[in-house]
Amino acid sequence: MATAATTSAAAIPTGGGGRRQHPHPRRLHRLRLPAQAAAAAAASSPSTSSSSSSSSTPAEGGGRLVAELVGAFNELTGRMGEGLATSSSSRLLFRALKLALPALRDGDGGRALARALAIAASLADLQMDAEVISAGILREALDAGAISMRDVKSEIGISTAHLLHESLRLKHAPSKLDVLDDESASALRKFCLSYYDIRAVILELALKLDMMRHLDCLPRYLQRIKSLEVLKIYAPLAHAVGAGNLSLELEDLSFRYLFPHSYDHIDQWLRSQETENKLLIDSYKEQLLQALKDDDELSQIVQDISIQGRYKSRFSTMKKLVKDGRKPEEVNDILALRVILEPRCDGSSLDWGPRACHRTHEIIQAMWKEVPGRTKDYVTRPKENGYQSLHVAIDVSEPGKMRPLMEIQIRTKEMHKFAVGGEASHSLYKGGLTDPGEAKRLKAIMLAAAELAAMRLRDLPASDQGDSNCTNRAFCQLDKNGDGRISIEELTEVMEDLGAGGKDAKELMHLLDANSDGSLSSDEFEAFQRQIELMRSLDDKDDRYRKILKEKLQTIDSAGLIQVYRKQLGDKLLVS
Ligand SMILES: Nc1nc2c(ncn2[C@@H]2O[C@H](COP(=O)(O)OP(=O)(O)OP(=O)(O)O)[C@@H](O)[C@H]2O)c(=O)[nH]1
Ligand SMILES: Nc1ncnc2c1ncn2[C@@H]1O[C@H](COP(=O)(O)OP(=O)(O)OP(=O)(O)O)[C@@H](O)[C@H]1O
Ligand SMILES: [Ca+2]
Ligand SMILES: [Ca+2]
Repeated sequence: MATAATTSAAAIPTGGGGRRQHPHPRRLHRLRLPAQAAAAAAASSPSTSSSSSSSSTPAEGGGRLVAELVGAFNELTGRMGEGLATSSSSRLLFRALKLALPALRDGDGGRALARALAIAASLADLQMDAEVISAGILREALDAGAISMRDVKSEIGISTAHLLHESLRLKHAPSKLDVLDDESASALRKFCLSYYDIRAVILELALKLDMMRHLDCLPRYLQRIKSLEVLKIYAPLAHAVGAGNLSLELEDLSFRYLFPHSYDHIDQWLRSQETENKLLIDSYKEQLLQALKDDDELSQIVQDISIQGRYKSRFSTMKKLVKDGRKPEEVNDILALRVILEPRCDGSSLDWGPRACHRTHEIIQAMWKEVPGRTKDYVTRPKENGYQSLHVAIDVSEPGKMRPLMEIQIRTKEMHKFAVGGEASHSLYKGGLTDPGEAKRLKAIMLAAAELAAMRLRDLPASDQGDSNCTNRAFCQLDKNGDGRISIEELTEVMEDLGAGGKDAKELMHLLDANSDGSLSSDEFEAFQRQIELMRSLDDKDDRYRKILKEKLQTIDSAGLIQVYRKQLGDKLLVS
């Protein structure tokens, strides 16, 4: 099924410039420098400004590249799910990083590499396979013309090239629309879901998320065009493919740029109580879980209980306000819990589900104040679309402390599955896909694509390069012959791939080879990895401080010191 969504190899264009052959090692912006290499570089190079590329030592350039490669590889494999970071996946990811790093290191003032790695991290967090993550890294280099599709085909593999080809076709899809009205946006969403490899759609979504997170750099009119596109097409698309959190972030970011004043209004209101309310949600969740587990009747009829909590998003709150002119404090699902019960199968044909839901309701009534008239029992009387769940609202205010109501949804695992993926699915309910047949087809495509990816990336037998029981993935990628040591030849090979020379490899070996036996043991390599980790964490802190400073400067700017003065002056004029 998914093969219908992919194209033949012959159709893949080889556009973009040819790959630079071993570019001269130059300084990498944002590159994390291992401490020893940093010390060596500092000793030999008095200038540390980023424009001093010509004064950087070979060890600095080469050492930094290997450090960046290993650091990025470790971070991404760490974020990937246990089952996903297999040895063939590791090899693929390592090759993609090796191809992309030298191509991206100087692009867009150093931003290109950071962007590629951020996109890869989002894809790893979404539990995408190594092929999608690799395509995310390579897409940036392809867009910049630093590598070509032919490079991807020959150095990474045909299926990653296919995926990239799909994602490039998808990139241009919205520009085919003349008018971005609801109807054409919905048609485009359906088109994307039924025609393209679903993994290319997810890659596109991760790219959009990164774009939205950095929209400040664009002029105002472009911010609005991009936000509208994201709100109409990509956020619902993310919802439809089950990437709920990504969809919420895309919606909130678009909302912020499209309607800054209403966004600020809602944001301030939600933010003013966010920390307290999130703690409250956690505490109610714990109390309820304990009470349900302690109940004898419930224990007899259910085998598992789980509770999810959520604080409502900015955009979803805004929609409630405009729907019927409610005030924020009248939105009754700002604080929300959902109880999911798994009834026991005792061999009889009795369905314990409805009783379990009602017993849970009774326990809640005994614990907290239920708001009369707000209870909806879709368990006894399902909605027309088949949706089943029991909803109650409870009053969590305390004397002198008014709070929004808390919604609690109670359902069985089966009812939940139907609400998420069936004909009453949340995608249909909110995602703008109105045709149940479409949703079923989408699910089938997703499953088939995931199966194909798993087949391609399935671990080869243990004899394959002997790294199937490898404990340090990065070490195994560098130790090509699997003899348990990284030789100078192995280090030279990877450094040459990264664009640095053999001399750099010798100097790096000299720095890291603590017992001077001419090769790196796994212990010596682990010491190097610890230094990389340390430098990366320092770098992240730097980034965080830079961001806080930028936000502070912006607040002053947008609150407008001039406006503050003007208001004070205005007040004075009124008084006199
Ligand atoms: N997946 C799915 N969820 C639904 C459906 N209907 C309701 N829900 C969920 O239940 C919540 C509350 O729905 P109702 O109890 O019907 O309340 P309502 O009248 O829409 O309530 P408010 O508009 O929140 O005042 C919604 O916010 C959804 O989270 C449905 O058909 N499918
Ligand atoms: N009571 C709840 N407990 C836990 N999660 C919930 C609850 N209600 C909704 N969610 C989840 O929160 C996410 C965001 O949903 P959102 O608040 O935007 O919509 P909604 O509450 O389902 O619909 P509506 O805006 O119509 O009330 C979705 O994944 C949804 O399933
Ligand atoms: Ca709701
Ligand atoms: Ca070796």
